[in-house]
Amino acid sequence: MARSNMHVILRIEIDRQQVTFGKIATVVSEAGGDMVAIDVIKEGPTITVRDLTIRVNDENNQKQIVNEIDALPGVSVKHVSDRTFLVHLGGKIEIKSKISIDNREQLSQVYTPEVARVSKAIDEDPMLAYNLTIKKNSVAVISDGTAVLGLGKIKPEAAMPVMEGKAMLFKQFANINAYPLCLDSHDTEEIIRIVKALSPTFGGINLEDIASPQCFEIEERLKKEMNIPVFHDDQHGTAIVVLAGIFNALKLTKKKLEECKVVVCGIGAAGTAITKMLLNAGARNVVGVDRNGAISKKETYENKMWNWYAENTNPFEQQGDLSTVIEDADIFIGVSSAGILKVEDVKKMAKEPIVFALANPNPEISPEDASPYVRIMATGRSDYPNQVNNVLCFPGIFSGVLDCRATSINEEMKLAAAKAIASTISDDELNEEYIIPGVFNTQVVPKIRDAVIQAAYDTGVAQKV
Ligand SMILES: NC(=O)C1=CN([C@@H]2O[C@H](COP(=O)(O)OP(=O)(O)OC[C@H]3O[C@@H](n4cnc5c(N)ncnc54)[C@H](O)[C@@H]3O)[C@@H](O)[C@H]2O)C=CC1
Ligand SMILES: CC(=O)C(=O)O
Ligand SMILES: [Mg+2]
Repeated sequence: MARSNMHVILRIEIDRQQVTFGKIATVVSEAGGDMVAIDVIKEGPTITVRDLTIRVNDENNQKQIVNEIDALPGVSVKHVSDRTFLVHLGGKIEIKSKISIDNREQLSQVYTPEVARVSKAIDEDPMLAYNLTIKKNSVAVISDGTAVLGLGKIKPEAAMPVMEGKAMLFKQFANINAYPLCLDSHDTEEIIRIVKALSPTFGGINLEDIASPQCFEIEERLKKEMNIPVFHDDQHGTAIVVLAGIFNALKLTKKKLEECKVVVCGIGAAGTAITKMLLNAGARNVVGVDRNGAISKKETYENKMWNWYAENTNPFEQQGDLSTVIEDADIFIGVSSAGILKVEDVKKMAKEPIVFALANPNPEISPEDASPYVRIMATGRSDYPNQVNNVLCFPGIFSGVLDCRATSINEEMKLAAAKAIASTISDDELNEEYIIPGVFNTQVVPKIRDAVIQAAYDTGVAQKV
């Protein structure tokens, strides 16, 4: 695995008569920590207080280092704080006013009584909400906490840091106001009712980390019953970025998608949407694998989506587990869970294999293990090359749909977004470690936005004239 980015800050009190700082540094280093900063907090004749910032490998390593330092004679650990937790203190986002209220006139304009005239105007023509409220540039990021990253089902409160993070990405990359809304409900009908009731406030709905198969019904129903775009990011955002990466990876291996065998592992929200986009882009031999093995027409499933999947994939009706169906695959796409693809499996793939191991936070196989045997390797993580992550898509796609007031996001718009992402890498730049642009590439959002707006007009879903 790549070097950890986990840092801990220890406030320690040192009695210089009993211990040297060098001794403390040795303990840290011998335990595998990396001391990256030292701040002197208080200096006395014998007692000194310092903050040590230490990069640790993981939570166990952190505990070990804290215990070993605390056990040194003359050292007392006063406080332990984690840099990542510090970043989350008080939440990561806030709402700010665009104008300040400094006198009575301003007060009566932004609030009562003058605001009533604006409300009456919108009441007569609700489309004015796009001009006179935040709706035009606002997206709700809605989760019920049932499939958060690779953590699975967690409490809605616990999903908030992830949704706040998504909101930050919307703001930073596309200047969109995104509101994290975590719902204390797992009832499909109730979630649909709540989201519909929220629609007057927002220009678009980004569903996030809602488990399959409920996510399919929730999104389908909302799309039918609402006139603002609804986008389940884990399905479509992921699928768009995967397709962009596959387009560029295939340019390097000089294989045609139509002729490739693609194994998708984890037929949940992301896996289903990835498969649909691959099929629409021309793939003919996609085999989906979940916990009980390959999905095939030979079986009937309780999960309705899997019955659709069985009908539309796996043309040779392969059965068996991942290790069996991976044989001769040109492409592996994992959106399941950590560590389930083995080196032996990768060795069975066709020549010049492409492996996208996208489970978060830990991939289906580590790049260190897979790289010697694959031509192209991608993960969902930011600490390796080729980060295939839906963050590359959702700011740009929402920027496009909000700008042209699209009523929905259709297949043409999604394909346009995938091609736009792929096109940010020129043929000269394209190489095994650069098949997908980085998150901070400033071309990505405008390219997606322009392509999506064009596709929205071409397909008649843009409302802005
Ligand atoms: N890199 C990226 O941009 C994204 C990555 N992901 C990651 O993909 C994974 C799945 O996400 P979702 O589709 O939203 O979740 P989901 O809960 O809808 O689907 C996960 C599917 O994987 C299957 N699965 C889990 N462990 C498995 C195993 N050992 N073998 C075979 N199948 C297995 C589950 O049965 C389920 O059908 C998560 O780790 C998530 O973090 C999801 C969305 C975006
Ligand atoms: C990236 C993302 O949305 C996920 O892992 O769920
Ligand atoms: Mg997600």
